[in-house]
Amino acid sequence: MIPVTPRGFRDILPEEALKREEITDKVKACFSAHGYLPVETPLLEDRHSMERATAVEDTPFQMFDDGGRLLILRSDLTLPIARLVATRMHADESPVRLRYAAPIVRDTTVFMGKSRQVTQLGIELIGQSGKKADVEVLSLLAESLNAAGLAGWRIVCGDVKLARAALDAAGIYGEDRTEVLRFIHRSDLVGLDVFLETLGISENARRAVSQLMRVSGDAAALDEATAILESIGADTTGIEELQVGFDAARELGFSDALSMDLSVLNSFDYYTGLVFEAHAPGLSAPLASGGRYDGVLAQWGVDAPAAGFSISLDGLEEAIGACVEDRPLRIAVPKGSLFEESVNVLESVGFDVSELRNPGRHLIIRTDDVEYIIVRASDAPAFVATGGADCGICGRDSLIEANLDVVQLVDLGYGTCRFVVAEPAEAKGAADAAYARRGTVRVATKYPRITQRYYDRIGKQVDIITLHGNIELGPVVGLSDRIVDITATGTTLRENNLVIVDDVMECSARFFANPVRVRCDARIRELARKLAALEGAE
Ligand SMILES: Nc1ncnc2c1ncn2[C@@H]1O[C@H](COP(=O)(O)OP(=O)(O)OP(=O)(O)O)[C@@H](O)[C@H]1O
Ligand SMILES: O=P(O)(O)OC[C@H]1O[C@H](OP(=O)(O)OP(=O)(O)O)[C@H](O)[C@@H]1O
Repeated sequence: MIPVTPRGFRDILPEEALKREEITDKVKACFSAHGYLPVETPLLEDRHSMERATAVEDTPFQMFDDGGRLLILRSDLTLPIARLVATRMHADESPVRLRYAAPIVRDTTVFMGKSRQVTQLGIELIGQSGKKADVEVLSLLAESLNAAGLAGWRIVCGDVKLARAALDAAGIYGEDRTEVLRFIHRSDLVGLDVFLETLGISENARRAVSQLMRVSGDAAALDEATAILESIGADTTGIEELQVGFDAARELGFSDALSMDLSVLNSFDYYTGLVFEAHAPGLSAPLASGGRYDGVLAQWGVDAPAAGFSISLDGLEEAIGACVEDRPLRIAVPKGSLFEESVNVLESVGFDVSELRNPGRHLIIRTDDVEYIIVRASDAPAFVATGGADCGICGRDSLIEANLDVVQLVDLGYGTCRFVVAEPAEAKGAADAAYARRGTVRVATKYPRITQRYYDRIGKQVDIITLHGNIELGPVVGLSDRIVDITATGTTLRENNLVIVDDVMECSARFFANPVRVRCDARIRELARKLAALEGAE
């Protein structure tokens, strides 16, 4: 069948388009009332020009123009507007207030059945720094969500300065720092802890960085963050910026809707101070995001501070129409080999698991406080990332393979196994000889992403043959040179006469959550805290 629209794109018919127009008009009117002027930028940008400010990774579409220049379809509007202001306006003389309503196209990893094209409604305040500017941007976000007619929204703040100060004080620089930030951006707090263990830093510094990224809550959590920073003599400037945000929220009457979470650093690496996300009940991805990005215009030769945010019109539309009810916490519980221990840990933290232990053919088990959905371990990340469950449990391997946006909170310490590269004992050396001849190694696996990452790390080209079980057969019958697979007791390898050539990674069960729910629903953090306190968990 010939698709009606390109995959990931859709038409919007008049009835819906009218609704979107109505929402857009309300938000635009709100921006205009605060002196923001409209601006438009091209659909395409010169990749090289955008990369002056930040790494461009988030764009699935790029092309060459007739002059051989590499162009990208814009994946955000902040950078194009920063470029426009730096090259065409005079933000260093007086603040420039700009607004936009325009489509962008997103990366495939956030695709998951959603449209790749999103219309963003946003503002940029360029040429003004300090408390006044931060408050203007934050309160305008709150005001525009109200103006759109959305109820129950929340804003969650973080501050990039806090993470930077902690990393400075801990002495984490260079590649180690890049790696730490990568873990934080991927919301892999478990992986972060494991990586911190490998660094030659003091126990105190390691604990401070780890704990800081887990600070969340209302204004009272600022004291916790301050104490952590002071314990390693780190600069606390970012705390004042967050305090200003909380003070403004109190004055403007939205303090109940404001909280902080220091793992919110936003996905771009150009933010320099206060950062924030807005969430709406019923949505599984942030509705809006923004923050301060003071260094960006300097990349085009203009030294001007800047801050802004963008709201997803598609998100607003979905949230306004969503039917939201208070429901029990929904947990994705893996069936299979992780099931029994998962049920045990849930019981240990006080949940009623009597029916869950013997579910029969029921896939959902309801108690007063929780709803368990029973899923394949490898499907748990998809259920959680799309909001089908609030949080869940699965092995580290399933999280890597799914590669979805979830927050990894606790290493539960069970379901431990190793991922290894193995080959037939009698064919020792054959894979290396084949590699020398072909320039690539053939590997059978159920875990293509883990395998690719391993071969990227060791710098060898690999042809991956994805199987769904009995992987060990691959090299035995000549389908592949080697396998990458799980080994626990070693029995399967031994009985099939395979020997381990290298270790790929250690694996155990992890507790993880939807990135929006974890920031809006205190029950998830509370559950994470209890799970982390159990013996065996880390
Ligand atoms: N010996 C083992 N074999 C398989 N998985 C193990 C083993 N030890 C621990 N695990 C962990 O248990 C998880 C679930 O394994 P299980 O065998 O239940 O499911 P699966 O059949 O491998 O995968 P799925 O049904 O989700 O496709 C694995 O992803 C891994 O993290
Ligand atoms: O070291 P061992 O204790 O022998 O465990 C390792 C085996 O367990 C897993 O298979 P699983 O039972 O999940 O079946 P699969 O081959 O269908 O994935 C894995 O793929 C190995 O085959």
